[in-house]
Amino acid sequence: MTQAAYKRVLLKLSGEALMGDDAYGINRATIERMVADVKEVAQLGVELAIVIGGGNIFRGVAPGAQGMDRATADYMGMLATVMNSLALADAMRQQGMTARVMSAISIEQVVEPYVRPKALQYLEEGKIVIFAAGTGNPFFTTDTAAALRGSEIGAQVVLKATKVDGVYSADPNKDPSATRYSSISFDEAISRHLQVMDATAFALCRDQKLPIRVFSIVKPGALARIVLGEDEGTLVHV
Ligand SMILES: Nc1ncnc2c1ncn2[C@@H]1O[C@H](COP(=O)(O)OP(=O)(O)OP(=O)(O)O)[C@@H](O)[C@H]1O
Ligand SMILES: O=c1ccn([C@@H]2O[C@H](COP(=O)(O)O)[C@@H](O)[C@H]2O)c(=O)[nH]1
Repeated sequence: MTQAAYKRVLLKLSGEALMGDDAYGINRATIERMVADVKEVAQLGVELAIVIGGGNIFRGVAPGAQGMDRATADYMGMLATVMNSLALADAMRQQGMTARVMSAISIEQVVEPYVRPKALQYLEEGKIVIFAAGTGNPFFTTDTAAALRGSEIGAQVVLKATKVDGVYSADPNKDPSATRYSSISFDEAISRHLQVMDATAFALCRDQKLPIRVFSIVKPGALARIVLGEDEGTLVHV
């Protein structure tokens, strides 16, 4: 059997990437392909925890949220991640995997609450744990939730799966002359204000010495290549 480079990872899945080519929402073929990528890695025996963003749903409600109280809008964003988490867990079930959704916001009729020892138990049992509702607090992002949960569960790496294939000198969707880093330190990413992740997430991972690898979820086989130790995307390190 091929040997994985990591025992436990925190995978941050982009909510926006779930839209595929649609304007918002969840594209069926896209979620099935993402889950197939996750399955490939789970079959290597890697313990997998996942945080998923909410941009695909939040984008759809954003015009109506204009002028809203920030904290209220943020709670709506967190609820969007719960919807994505449920969809992801169900798509995993359909592909024969066992996933548990744990929410940072109490909605016990829908999903169980986040309890760290329980999450660790699920991971040790080989179940995939999906952390929903971000950090449970407004004014944060799911990237910060990934840094936080990754630190709490003792993940060896945070894998940020997004629509771009790494960290660039500027947003590659806005600046065609931007160049990709194969690796960059946390301090440099923060001081250069690189917007691929928020500074809170970078700072938390830096302080916990938890590396981040940013890669494209659209690129076939990228997740498996990273887990097998190949150099893919951008490594953000101490
Ligand atoms: N320096 C940069 N390098 C790479 N991408 C960048 C950079 N600056 C900005 N970006 C943008 O950041 C985006 C990825 O981060 P973003 O938080 O927006 O998405 P996500 O976390 O993947 O989505 P979601 O919030 O739905 O989970 C990229 O699509 C890219 O356009
Ligand atoms: O800890 C958190 C996480 C998220 N939010 C809100 O949810 C949306 C969607 O998350 P993304 O990371 O952008 O995908 C985010 O814009 C926040 O409004 C939050 O408040 N706290």
